Formats: sequence, C-alpha cells, structure tokens
Amino acid sequence: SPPDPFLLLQGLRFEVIPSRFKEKLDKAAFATPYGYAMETAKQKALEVAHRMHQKDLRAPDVVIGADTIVVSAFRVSDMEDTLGQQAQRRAAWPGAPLRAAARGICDPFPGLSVKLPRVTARAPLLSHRLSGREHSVFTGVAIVQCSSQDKELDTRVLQFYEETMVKFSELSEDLLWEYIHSGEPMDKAGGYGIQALGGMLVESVHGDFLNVVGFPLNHFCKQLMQLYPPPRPEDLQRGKHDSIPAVDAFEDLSNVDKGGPEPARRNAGSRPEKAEAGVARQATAEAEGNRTPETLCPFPTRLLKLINGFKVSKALFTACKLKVFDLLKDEAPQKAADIARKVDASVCGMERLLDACAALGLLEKSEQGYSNTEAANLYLASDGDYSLYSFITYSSEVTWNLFTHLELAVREGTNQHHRVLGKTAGDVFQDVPYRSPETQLQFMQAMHGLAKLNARHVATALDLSAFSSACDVGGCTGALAQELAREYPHLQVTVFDLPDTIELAARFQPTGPQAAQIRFAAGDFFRDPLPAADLYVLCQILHDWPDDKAHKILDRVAQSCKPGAGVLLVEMLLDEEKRQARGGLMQSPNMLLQMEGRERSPGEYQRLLEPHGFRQVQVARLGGFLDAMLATRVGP
Ligand SMILES: C[S@@+](CC[C@H](N)C(=O)[O-])C[C@H]1O[C@@H](n2cnc3c(N)ncnc32)[C@H](O)[C@@H]1O
Repeated sequence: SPPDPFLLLQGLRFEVIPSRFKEKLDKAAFATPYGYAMETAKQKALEVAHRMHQKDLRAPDVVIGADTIVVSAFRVSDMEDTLGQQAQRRAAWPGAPLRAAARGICDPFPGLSVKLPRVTARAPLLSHRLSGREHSVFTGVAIVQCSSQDKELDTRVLQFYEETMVKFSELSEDLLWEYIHSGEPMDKAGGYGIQALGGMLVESVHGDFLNVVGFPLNHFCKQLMQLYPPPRPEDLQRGKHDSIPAVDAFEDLSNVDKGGPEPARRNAGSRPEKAEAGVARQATAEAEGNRTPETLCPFPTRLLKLINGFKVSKALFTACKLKVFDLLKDEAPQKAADIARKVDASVCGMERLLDACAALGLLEKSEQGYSNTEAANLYLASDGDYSLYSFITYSSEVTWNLFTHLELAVREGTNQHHRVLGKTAGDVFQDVPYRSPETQLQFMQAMHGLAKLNARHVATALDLSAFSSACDVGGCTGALAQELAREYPHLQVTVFDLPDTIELAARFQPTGPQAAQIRFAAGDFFRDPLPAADLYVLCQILHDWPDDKAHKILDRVAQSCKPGAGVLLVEMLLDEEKRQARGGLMQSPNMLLQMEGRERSPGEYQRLLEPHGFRQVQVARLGGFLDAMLATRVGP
C-alpha cells in the first residue's frame, strides 16, 4: 500500500518565514483563478528562497509557498443567463473563456479576500452571492527545491492546486451581520473561516476540507512523496518535533508510533483499497482453513469494478458510434424505441445500452425517456469545441485492438502495431499503415480533441510571457499553438511536423485573430534543423521515444537554442516511485503497446534535459490529463 503521508510528515522539520512578496499580480493576466494562485504561491516561495540564500549563503532545502483564493462558480447546467451576462462574468475574471468546459466562468468576489471594512460595505451583496450557493476555494501551492552551484541559487519549482467546492446555507441578513461583527471574516480569503464560527454558514463541502482552511495537506503530501520517498518508519526519530504544531486532529496518529493498531485496520471501511488489501489477507486465511464468522470478507466492490472496466468502455464507445449522444444533443427526452428506430438498432438492444449509459451517468433517464447529461452534450456528441468523439473512435478502433495484445506486448517488451496495422518499419510515425491518410487523419482528430481540452491549462500553467517566438515541435494540428497564441498575443508560433501531417493540418487551421500568429513548417525532428524560436514546446513527443531517441530530439532542440531559451515539456508526469494510480500509470502499458517510448517522472525528464544544458526546471501539475515542465537553457 502507498506510504502513509503522516509518516512522511513526522520526518519533516520546517520553519515559518513570512514572504515579502507583494501580492499584487494582475488577476486579469491569468486565464484561471488557480493559475493566479499558483503563480502567487511560486513568487512568495521564490522570494523567501532568494532571501534565505543571500542571508545564509547557502540554499534552503525546500521552500513551500501557498496562496488561497475564493471564487464563485456555477455549473454549466445552471447557465440560463444570456451571453451579455456571461460577458459581465468574463469582465470579472477577464481571462476566463465565455463558456468553460466543465464548470462555468469564475467570478471573484471583489473585496472579499482582505479587509473587514470592504467586506462590511459589501455585506448585502455578499449575502446575495453566497446565500444558498456554491463557491470554489482554490489553493495554489509551489514547492521550490533549492540547490547552490558556484554560490548561485538554482531552483526547481513544482506547482499544483487543489479545488474544494463549498456550499453556503440560505443566510439571513441578520445572521450575516452577526458573523461580520464577530470580526472573524477579517483577513480571511473569501471572508469566512470554516474552521471556526464560519463553519456554521456552511451546508456542504465537496473536496479537501483542509484546503478551505488554507493548505491542501493531503495533496501536498502526495506531491512531496514524489520528490522525496518517505523515510521508513524504523528510521524516524521518536519523540515530539517542536516545529510541528500541536493539532488535536493529529493526536490519533501517535498510535502508529506507539504500536497502535495498523493503519489498514484503523481505517477499515473508510479506505476501500485498504479494505481490499484486507480482503486479500482474509482470502489467504480462508485458504488456510482459518475461516471464522468474524472474518467474513467485505464485498470487493473495487476489484469487481476493475474486472468489469472493459465493459464500461465498450458501452460508451458503442453509444458514441451509434451516435446516440448526437441524436439527443440539446433535445427533449426520447424513448428507447424512437432512438432505436433512428439509428437502425433493435429496441431490446438499445434499451439495455441506454440503461447502461444512464447508470454510468452519461444519460438521464426519466418518465419521458432518455436525454443527454451536460457532459454528454459537451464531450460525447461529435460536434462541439470540446468533443472527445474522435478520441473515443480512435480508442475503440485502434487502442482497443492493441490492448487485446497486451500479454504479448508484456512478454515481448515491444509495441504491437504490426499485429493491428500490419507490417511496420520500426518508427510508428513513418510506417506506411499509419501514414495512410485515413488512419493518420483519425489519429490527428483524436489528438486534436485531447489537445484542445488540455491546451488552455498548459498555456496558462506557467508564465511564458518572456518568450516572443515558439516552435511546437511535433505540433500536429496546431491545437496547442492556437491556445498559446491566444494567451500570449505577442507570441509567434511555428508548428513543426512531418510533411504529410502538415498537409492534413490545413483542415484544422485556426480562423480567429490568432491565425496571423501561427505558421506551419514541415520537417523531420531527427534529421532537419528546427525553425528558430526562443521557446521549444514538446507536447507528448518525448514519451513516444526511448531515451536514446529522446536525447536525439533534445540535441536538435539544444542546437537551435541560445542561452535563456526555454523548453516546455507537456507530458503526463508519473510520480517518482511509480505508485500513484493516476491516468499516467495506465498510459504506461498504452505506450508499450503503441509506441517505442514510455511515460516518465519529472526526475527522469530532468535527467534527459540536463546533458543538453536545460536547467532551472519548473514543474506544474495540472490535475488533468497532462502536466507541464519548463526548463531554461543555461551556458553556451
Ligand atoms: C503523440 S503526437 C503529439 C501531437 C501534439 N504535440 C499533441 O500533443 O497533440 C506526436 C506528433 O509528433 C509528430 N512526429 C513524429 N515523428 C516526427 C518526426 N520525425 N519529425 C517531426 N514530427 C514527428 C507526429 O506526426 C505527431 O503529430
């Protein structure tokens, strides 16, 4: 089982140093509130790191910065307002898109984050806005790892954020005034303190409670464990650490040290994975004939879900292929018989498929029939800006087939493209079957859908405003280039890819004002010089290749770079120990089956980058499909 975060915490000694960084970043410059919070957290931490380094002439080990921001939120399904009102919201958080993908546009509570007089002045507005509604609490965290070379401070930054949704009860004006007069809202992000009196205003919390208090401890521990594998319990110093504040909630944990009950037992029922570890132990006991009435094993819900996972994927793929979600998009509910007739399917078969989709939360089922959920309208119908339809088709037709050969891939240690697409020449991207316009277009459409979902997060995760030109190496349809151009209007972006990809990319050309900032260039990144730029973007490129070929690509990039130039890696980052069940670990067998490469951790990418002179690495965990790492070319 994964290491207990609290064991890690027991080995952690820290000092609290208030940052002198002035929190005056322009909110309008950030597309998302968490982008703002992560940047503020990073600047706070860097200020402390540099000050400590100057003062002590030695780098601190790690500096942690955090910044919490509260924004109101509404779900897309709540959006009954006009475009005009959306535009007003956009003005409140200028970087926000007019219609965001999963949750609506953010609307910061102006004035709520700092001083009481402003809160007081806005009390009626506050009650109107909070009462009975949900808002989001975002904490951006930056972990700055420091080292010193030739008296120069070198830093590597890892950023992430946590979001918690909080819903307030219907609040009366009287209650609200009483709360304000208690003085508690003063200096609190959001104007309330959930851990004290403010807790009485809160009806529900969805997500990490400690994030609302001000620090997402659980997420932090997970990130920290990726950087530093936790000490073994037997190596830990027993006894109290002065630097760890005495917090009642932690007292229980001392049981671990004092030989109390094992974590799995202690948490039985609350942590399913540990309960199932219990299942395994009990199964062994059964096999040994030790079974007693008390050892009846809990139902292995999670295991059964895993066993049936492929049925879930295939039900979704089939409903997409039959265009069920297209048929129901923005329509009134329809009966199974009508849907079956329209897509030329049997009624009894369609009924089962629709019920399965409703059970999976993809459709709503009512007396009137079946209708799309908001997510189905957005992502599963084949049109629409954020449609995943092509990715689903590719997954169903290519990836699905490849996964039927997983056993062979594991035995042979090679990809299985030849078994699905026919003879291959070693480089998947140069192979004739892949290069057939149909397969290639299908692949590009799948990449385009995914890239569009990720691109905005990538473009805003790290500050790229210092760069004036970028080259998206293996940039495919230019989806990320479009978002970079939109986010940085002075940036000129070249999309560089193989000639026939560039030819097909014409079908995805941007039409908006960004079009003038983007150009396409054909070439081979193993052979040809790369277009000149001061930022090189490698989005899902290095993961396609083994280390020797990744070095060849980075060598090409380095040859084109002057000192100060940047390389932005966008990949699904694994944790250093390869233990966390993020999508990345599922992507690992996928890469084995499909490509020559593999997913890597930030440390592994850093080791690839360093020999090419790329240092000062910043890591941004984006919480979605992909993460980002920015490194700077140093030296000649
Ligand atoms: C996994 S896709 C990533 C596409 C895009 N960066 C994204 O994230 O959506 C890999 C891309 O690298 C391109 N590629 C592969 N080999 C290449 C080569 N030798 N030279 C240039 N581009 C290449 C492919 O055509 C494809 O567009």
